[in-house]
Amino acid sequence: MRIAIASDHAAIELKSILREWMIEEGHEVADLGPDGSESVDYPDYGYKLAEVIAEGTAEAGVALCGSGIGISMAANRNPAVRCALVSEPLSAALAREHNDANVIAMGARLTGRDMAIACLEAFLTTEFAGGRHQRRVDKLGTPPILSDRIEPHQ
Ligand SMILES: O=C(CO)[C@H](O)[C@H](O)[C@H](O)COP(=O)(O)O
Repeated sequence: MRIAIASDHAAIELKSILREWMIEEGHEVADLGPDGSESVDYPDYGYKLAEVIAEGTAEAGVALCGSGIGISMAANRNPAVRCALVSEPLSAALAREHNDANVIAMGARLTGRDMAIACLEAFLTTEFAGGRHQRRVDKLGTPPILSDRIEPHQ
């Protein structure tokens, strides 16, 4: 699979670990940076990752920062992205199975190496289930105005 990975300064080390793990697993990985440990701003890298997903250069993305929160918020500003912030493998699998997430986000200051690899593996090996979940994912693509938001339960 073609996968892009990006982080901020807080997740440089985890980015290298996950990049190497994905290469060992046979994936084609584009590291969008940063390359050094200088302080950078997570929105810049979240937007960069989202662009690569939106243009189709990568099929999936990995977004990392200190908590995972900021870079997941940034990536999700792009309508082509469904980024899930996770800290354990069941959520990573459900993000694929139910939400067809195309980007996984994790926090390098909160999630250790082995847990991060377990989350990433679950994310990359779980298929979207489709069916009723497709309808819900489709609705994520077209947010209604607030007054129309709640449809009658079926
Ligand atoms: O977690 C983050 C954003 O949600 C970032 O990676 C940073 O950890 C956070 O913004 C703190 O920044 P700092 O400059 O490393 O103190």
